[in-house]
Amino acid sequence: MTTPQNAAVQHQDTVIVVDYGSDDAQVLSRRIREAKVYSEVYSYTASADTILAARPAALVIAARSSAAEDVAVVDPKLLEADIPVLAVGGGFTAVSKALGASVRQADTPLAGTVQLENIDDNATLFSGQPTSQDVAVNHAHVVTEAAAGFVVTASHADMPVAAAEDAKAQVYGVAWNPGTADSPHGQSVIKNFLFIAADLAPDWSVDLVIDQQIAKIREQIGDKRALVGLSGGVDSAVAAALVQRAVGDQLTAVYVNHGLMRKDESVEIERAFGASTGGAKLVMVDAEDEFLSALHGVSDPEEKRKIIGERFIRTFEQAQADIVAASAHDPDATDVQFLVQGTVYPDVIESGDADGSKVIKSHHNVGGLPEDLEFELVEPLRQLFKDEVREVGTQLGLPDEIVWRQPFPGPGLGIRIVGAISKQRLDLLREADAIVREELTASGLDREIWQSPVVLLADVRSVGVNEGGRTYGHPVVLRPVVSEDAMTARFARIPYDILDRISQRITAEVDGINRVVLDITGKPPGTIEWE
Ligand SMILES: Nc1ncnc2c1ncn2[C@@H]1O[C@H](COP(=O)(O)OP(=O)(O)OP(=O)(O)O)[C@@H](O)[C@H]1O
Repeated sequence: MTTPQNAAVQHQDTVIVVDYGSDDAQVLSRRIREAKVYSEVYSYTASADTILAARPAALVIAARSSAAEDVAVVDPKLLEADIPVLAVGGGFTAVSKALGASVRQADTPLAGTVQLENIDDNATLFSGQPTSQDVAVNHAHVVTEAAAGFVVTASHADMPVAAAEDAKAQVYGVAWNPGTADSPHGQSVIKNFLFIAADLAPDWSVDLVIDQQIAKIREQIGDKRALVGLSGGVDSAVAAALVQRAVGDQLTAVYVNHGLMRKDESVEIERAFGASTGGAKLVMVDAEDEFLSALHGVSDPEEKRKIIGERFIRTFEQAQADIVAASAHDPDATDVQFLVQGTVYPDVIESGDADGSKVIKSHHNVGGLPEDLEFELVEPLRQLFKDEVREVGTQLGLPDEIVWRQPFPGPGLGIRIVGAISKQRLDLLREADAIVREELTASGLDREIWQSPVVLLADVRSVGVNEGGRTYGHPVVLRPVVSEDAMTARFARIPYDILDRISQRITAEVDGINRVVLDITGKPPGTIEWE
């Protein structure tokens, strides 16, 4: 039998979110899982046959609706398969049109929050909810007359049919996105669909994933050995902890200290990972000197990344060769055949692999591992969203400092120094960065802030005064951002008194930095990192 691409257990009830180019599919899938029903995202480019062959227990249809494009065309096969369907946002217009409703372009595209006043609380989706609700809309087409068989369950001056359902055909729809916090009753709409309309049971959980993955990893690895590159980040640490739980000492973790990490980070990683996994095999490779001499005098960001990437590969290969050589005379030693990667579900969706329509490739990002390593990949987090990865990490006993660590780029501080990299410049940046982290942690802002790079403008100097004397030092830029997924970001609104403390401490405590500036650019147009 065919099962959804990532479903760990056959016959597990899976709700497939079919995405016609909307921005909402991932968030909807996450919300469904929050309601304890397993969910996956398939692109509309997968055929209706492929989607139905995965035997979804229900479908959610999301679509983009823009004035520049026609309404998305939904394959009627999906609507006639005797599977409950929830159509949301632009997906509601698309499904309505496919079923014969009258649809036209809105006079002006609807975007933002709309207040609905006459929601029918007898309707399946709105049972137990207020008749007046704020909802988040973003579409350029409206349904003016529902398709035959549908009951209109909400309407609005700008959206004549704002929600409708046909219980007999098992098709339910809302013209808004119930997945966002801007639709305060959205989760309740989703739950009513799952538990009343589709009659599913809330029986999926992250605990289940841990047990399933451990069994799966044991089966995959057998008696062979596996390696994992530990970056200090949450994904590789959780993947490593899961595999270590499954196969114990058959896994060796390799951590490369490239000298571009933050203050005390290498020792913290060694301590935190070692202690929380009950002593997983961990090889610490100190390659600081090699990295710094390879980077000597290089200031072009692309060149820096390239050098760091290549050196990383070489170092990792050497570590692998050393591990194999160390057991050359052990008759019981098995092949080092597997490489563990912390690929997470958004990576899978974004690389187009989610519906199995593409050949599965290894996941490469910054600090990516060699492409030609002759390994089979073990990717135990492939089905998990980031917040679920964190939950797995916590359940496996990893400490908060790993589980809640802010994203940190593979090339580390190497791309947070604008200009050439040297040990002395790295030390300056490390001190400033440590102060920022300390102050943000002390003020309880860690979890609100997605990431807070500190950037050293190493080739820039500015005049300052200190204790009556003139200084000529470097500026640092603070770049705190809030984000959901790093695709877009806003600068974090850090209270002035905290910024003031950070600025005073850096200029007083870090000799060589005499100016602190704040980056208030959003993404877009800026990126989070400077290089
Ligand atoms: N310093 C390092 N030592 C060993 N392995 C590393 C190191 N840096 C990166 N890696 C490996 O390369 C992979 C990709 O690196 P990258 O920094 O892009 O990770 P990521 O996708 O953000 O995941 P993570 O949350 O694990 O950092 C990591 O998951 C890890 O396996």
